[in-house]
Amino acid sequence: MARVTVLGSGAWGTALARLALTNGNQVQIWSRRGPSDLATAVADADIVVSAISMKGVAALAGQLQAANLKSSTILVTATKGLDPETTRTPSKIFRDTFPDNPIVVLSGPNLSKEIEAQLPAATVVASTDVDALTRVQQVYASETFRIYTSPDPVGAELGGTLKNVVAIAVGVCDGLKLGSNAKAALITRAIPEMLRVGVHMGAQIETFYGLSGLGDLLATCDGTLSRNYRVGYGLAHGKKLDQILDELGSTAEGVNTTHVLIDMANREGIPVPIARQVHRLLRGVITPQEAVEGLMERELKPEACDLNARN
Ligand SMILES: NC(=O)C1=CN([C@@H]2O[C@H](COP(=O)(O)OP(=O)(O)OC[C@H]3O[C@@H](n4cnc5c(N)ncnc54)[C@H](OP(=O)(O)O)[C@@H]3O)[C@@H](O)[C@H]2O)C=CC1
Ligand SMILES: O=C(CO)COP(=O)(O)O
Repeated sequence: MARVTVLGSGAWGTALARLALTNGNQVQIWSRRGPSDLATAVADADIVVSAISMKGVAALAGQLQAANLKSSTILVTATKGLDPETTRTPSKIFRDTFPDNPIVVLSGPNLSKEIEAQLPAATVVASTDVDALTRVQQVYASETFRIYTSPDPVGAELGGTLKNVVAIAVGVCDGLKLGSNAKAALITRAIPEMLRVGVHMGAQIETFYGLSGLGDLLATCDGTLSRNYRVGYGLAHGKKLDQILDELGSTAEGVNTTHVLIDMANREGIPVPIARQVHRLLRGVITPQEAVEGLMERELKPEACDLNARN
């Protein structure tokens, strides 16, 4: 049994709290709008699980620091995004803020509605701290939630983060009714793009072929349970981005991730053609049809690609 505090009472925080509770752990949820103050909520926790949107992570890390989080507390991050100011992943933000705490990433094909319905699912917990990995695995593993471990936290969270950009593109593809061939090509060609960014940011390539990479890419590109997919689908139907996000009423991290990713790709010369079309589409400078043309009309090239290629 562990004392677990989940930060964030959105769809994913609630599901992660319920999973830990069902396994017999002592669980509380903290939310910025809730009655409990952060310092009290984390004071006795063995494990703090952060499941808030990316836009709040850097500030939350600062608040946790001010709350004097114990150095033995395991920090688990379940957010899938990149910091707009620094391009850091959440685990990097927590690592920089809490150099002595064990940091664990939890990421996988985990659409919260299916988890809440107790359908079978698997995920990855990733850390360089083996004891922390074992502890988090024990807290979450159940008959319906299978937990694998990985030594590559950055790779695990980048898989979950970058696939959101692809899910927007696939939503456009389905919204335009471009067919199964187009969708397969899009998802497959997104993989080297994700790998290039991953390698640049220090991830291990094999992690992208596991649950937190390919697994999450497939789950999120499968259809309307994904909010990022719904963003693309709505754009293909001529809706404005603001209207789509209003209707979603919850987080679609792929929008922010696309902007951060393109800033980084421009700075570092990383070729990301699919993300680039998504970026233009999100900014409203091209139509969905023009995004498709932009991808199809590029120069012809071999399939095998250099993961260290620069523009
Ligand atoms: N839902 C899913 O299936 C999965 C989601 N994720 C990831 O988990 C993260 C959260 O997603 P999800 O729960 O679905 O999103 P929701 O939109 O349902 O909830 C977002 C949560 O983040 C909180 N939040 C937002 N901004 C801040 C801030 N500035 N400071 C503190 N808290 C903040 C919200 O608080 P408030 O309610 O007060 O606004 C809310 O609790 C995302 O990165 C997502 O990609 C990962 C796997 C699965
Ligand atoms: O990350 C997720 C599933 O693993 C959730 O995807 P969406 O944020 O697109 O709904």
